[in-house]
Amino acid sequence: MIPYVIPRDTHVNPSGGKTVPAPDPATSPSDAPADSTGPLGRERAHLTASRAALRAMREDAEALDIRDVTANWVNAVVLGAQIEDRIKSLADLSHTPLFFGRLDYLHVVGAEEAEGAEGERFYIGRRHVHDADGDPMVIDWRAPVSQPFYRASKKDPLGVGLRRRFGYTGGELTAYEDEHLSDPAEAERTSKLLQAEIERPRVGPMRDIVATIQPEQDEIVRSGLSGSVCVQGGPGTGKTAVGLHRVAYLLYAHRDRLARTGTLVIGPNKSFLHYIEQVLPALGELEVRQATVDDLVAVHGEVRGADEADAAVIKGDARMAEVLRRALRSHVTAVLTEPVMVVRGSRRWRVPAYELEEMVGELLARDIRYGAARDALPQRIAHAVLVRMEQAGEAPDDRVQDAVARNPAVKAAVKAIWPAVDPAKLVLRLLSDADFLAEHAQGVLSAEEQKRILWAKPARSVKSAKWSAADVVLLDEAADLISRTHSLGHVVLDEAQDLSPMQYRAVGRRCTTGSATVLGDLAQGTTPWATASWAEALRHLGKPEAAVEELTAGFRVPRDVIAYASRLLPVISPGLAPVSSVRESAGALAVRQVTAADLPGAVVEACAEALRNEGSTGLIAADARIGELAAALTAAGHAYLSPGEETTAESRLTLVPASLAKGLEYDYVVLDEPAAVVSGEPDERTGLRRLYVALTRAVSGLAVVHAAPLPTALT
Ligand SMILES: Nc1ncnc2c1ncn2[C@@H]1O[C@H](COP(=O)(O)OP(=O)(O)OP(=O)(O)O)[C@@H](O)[C@H]1O
Repeated sequence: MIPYVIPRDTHVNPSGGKTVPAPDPATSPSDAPADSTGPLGRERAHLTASRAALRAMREDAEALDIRDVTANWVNAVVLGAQIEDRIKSLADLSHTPLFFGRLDYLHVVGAEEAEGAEGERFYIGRRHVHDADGDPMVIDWRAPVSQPFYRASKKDPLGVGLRRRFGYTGGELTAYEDEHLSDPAEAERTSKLLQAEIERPRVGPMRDIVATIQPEQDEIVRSGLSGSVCVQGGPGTGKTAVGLHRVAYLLYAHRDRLARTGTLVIGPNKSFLHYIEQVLPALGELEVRQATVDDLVAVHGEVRGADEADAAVIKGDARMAEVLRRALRSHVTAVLTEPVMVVRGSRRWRVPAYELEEMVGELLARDIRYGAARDALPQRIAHAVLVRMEQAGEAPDDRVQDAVARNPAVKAAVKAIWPAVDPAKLVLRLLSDADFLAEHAQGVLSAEEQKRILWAKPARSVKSAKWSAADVVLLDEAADLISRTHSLGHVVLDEAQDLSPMQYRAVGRRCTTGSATVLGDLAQGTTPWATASWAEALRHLGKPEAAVEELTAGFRVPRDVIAYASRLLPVISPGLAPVSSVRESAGALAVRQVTAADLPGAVVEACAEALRNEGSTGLIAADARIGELAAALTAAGHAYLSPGEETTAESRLTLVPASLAKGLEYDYVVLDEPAAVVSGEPDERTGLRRLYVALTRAVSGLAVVHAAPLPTALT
């Protein structure tokens, strides 16, 4: 914090006294005042000083001698690793500016407003930096004092006189832009630096948006750890960005708790995870696990088979949870005829069948896992024996109870009454044994539905079973019925609209004691089991109380392109409002029809045209057409990447199967044959949704090249 005095009714400004007009952020380095006495010069001097302070912090960390403070080598190793992490986190990365904003508060934060009171100045950056006296030079963007940088407005300045945004060119501070929030005469205008940031070409992995988080996004980012949030937002509204910044925020605000319980980001596929994996490390968070839903459940079995869409829909239906529950509990023998006889020394102790029945009935009635109940039963039986011993005048202690619980007669009884069940064997039997399935699916699944999920060729063993992705989710449910799945502190679920109810349950049990951030767009649901409403999805996830927020400002897709894609909305998701683009440029939109014979050539030509611009180009096509287009690109001498491979200044063209386009973005998109994208899906609505996803990946321009007629919804 840097104290300074603000005379009343005077604009806060760095030159002390006079109002400095906000220079055009487009100021080039050569135009900028180079001397250190001008405002830009002073800001640069603060940057230099902050860099030096960061270097000193790093040197301090490197110089730490832990020999005297560690009692043993384990302590030394743990502490050493922590220091290593700290040193890493104190690196001054040349391509990420140390601060991107400044707030001049009118008064000392937290103090009463008073005439001539001292104000406070804070520089806002990705991490905290302090000087040798411990005074802050740069404040972490997640700290409470930084919040007005994102939220303050003319209407509600939150005590801030001046908000300054900094512009950088190649790591150099080259421009700044001021808003005098308490000056009623100053007109409100869109930040040029925000516009420049949005327009920046998209080469390489996803970037953080920490300098330009918008107020409605910030509200989601900073919402508390205890509550779950669900965000509905059209393409490019920043859902993924918001989810990742929320993780970074929660880790800052609840570091200890989340370090213990863990955080997880779930995305739709590996290429998407690869695309987003740099964002959290750039924000200084290295410990967050990222996985697909398939990864989460993969411990139970390898996916080597596939389902027809209708079978997968039934297997993904929440009713399967009830079928599994019933099938599992059918292993328990609730009606008993034999007593348990425990021999100890010369005495025999008998627990009669009716008493065992009571114990079993009570355990079944309690909401505990099958395995936990199975572990509790021997202790219950042993306790009944102990009561009898006491009645007979003995004085047994806890050790006797443990010994009785381990008695072979008790073990044999438990094995017979409450046998151990292997989750994989249970699912295997349900999918292979029509009678077993019928017994437990009665009244839950129709006879037709049962027939659809039974394997045509039943596997003979768990090892030889060709599990489908939906089967492995059933294994996960079965495993959780037997023993509780470990819950994390926070889970972010991206592209959530595509999950089946059983998949929501699988994610939900990984945050039963924690909270969730659910991100998605109902119009982009492209699985046959995609959710119809967030209320339903949240119920399956076990978070029915989560608040549903909506983001409507689009940061990716330009106006003309989003308007074109939004023609599909009334068909694919009636009731959803189109995204309103915040981009200044309307975007380049071209729709070209050619003959079938000319199609590959025309597509290659469109790619070549797109590549004449700066930034990345994505050629999106129906999965079935990828081979043909790959050959056409190669024949024309165009090298290309696959989704998930990082675009660089040298390799800027990616060939993207429509099924992997979700969540990704390219400066220019060439879309091949929309009709093929639609017909590549099992039904028309899913096909049109897939097309909507493909049409909304472009940042600057979209060229649609087709031979077959376009889907009518688009024309
Ligand atoms: N406040 C912001 N400032 C600058 N850029 C932003 C902002 N919000 C989002 N963006 C950018 O907009 C683009 C789209 O964001 P993101 O991928 O998070 O959107 P999404 O809603 O997840 O899209 P989709 O539904 O297509 O997956 C990204 O490049 C992101 O960096």
